Amino acid sequence: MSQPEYAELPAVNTRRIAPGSAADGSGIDEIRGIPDATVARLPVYLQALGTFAATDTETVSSEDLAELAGVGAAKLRKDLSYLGSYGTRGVGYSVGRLVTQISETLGLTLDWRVVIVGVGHLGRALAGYSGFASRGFSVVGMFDVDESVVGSSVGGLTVRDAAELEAGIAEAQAQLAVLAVPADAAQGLCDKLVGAGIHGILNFAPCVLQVPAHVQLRRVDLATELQILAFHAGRREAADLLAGKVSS
Ligand SMILES: NC(=O)c1ccc[n+]([C@@H]2O[C@H](COP(=O)([O-])OP(=O)(O)OC[C@H]3O[C@@H](n4cnc5c(N)ncnc54)[C@H](O)[C@@H]3O)[C@@H](O)[C@H]2O)c1
Repeated sequence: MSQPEYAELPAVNTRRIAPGSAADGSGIDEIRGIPDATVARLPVYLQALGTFAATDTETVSSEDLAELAGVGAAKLRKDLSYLGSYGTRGVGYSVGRLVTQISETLGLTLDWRVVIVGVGHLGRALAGYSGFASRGFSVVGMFDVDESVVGSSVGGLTVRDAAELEAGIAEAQAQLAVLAVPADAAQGLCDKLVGAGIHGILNFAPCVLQVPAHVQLRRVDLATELQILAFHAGRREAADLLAGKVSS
């Protein structure tokens, strides 16, 4: 008889949380006690689960899912336990159920309304990214100060003057914002976004922003990601070199 690896617990409630939690990106989500590091890995699990779902795979082992997600199986099981999701020995996890649980935990089953501030190279690219809509994010407003950009159509929306930011957010009932402006404009705009009731800000500008504790702030910095990659690649090269010297 197959024995449950862990007790099957009822699914956690579905109160929404933002993808990040503490404003500095560390700590534990205050609503459900999920560590930030776990929350950050959930989208990766979701993406990996999508691969299994695409081939109509109904159940997946923690080992297979962990391998595709690039983490250890023990870490994956621990992460999923925060969601009340426990695999069954010899069976694994239900792909469909796990997709639902992770989506609910990340708030992806809700319709998130997003404004993009700064419609330059990055803002335009983000506006045209189809992955937003498929994951429950609708771009409902775009704002810029450049006269040659204001009034133009991007991604099916007319770019508005940034002077209308607060009014535009209220009209569109946006909850989230993406900042894709130069660093020197970012804090002032960030303050306006907060004043307009935005709950979460994704900042691409290369600067540190201050927000009140109730606002979630995430910063994306591709250069930092490359530096981390370079660090690990460098260590690997050094280790290979050392191994070569030792064996020769
Ligand atoms: N985090 C990352 O990995 C990453 C990658 C690329 C670019 N960036 C940063 O993202 C930002 C945008 O980059 P980009 O290449 O799109 O630049 P860009 O110059 O093409 O676009 C910036 C846009 O912001 C607008 N803008 C300036 N001040 C504004 C204000 N007060 N209100 C509204 N709009 C305003 C400009 O008119 C312009 O359209 C820059 O800060 C850049 O350094 C970050």
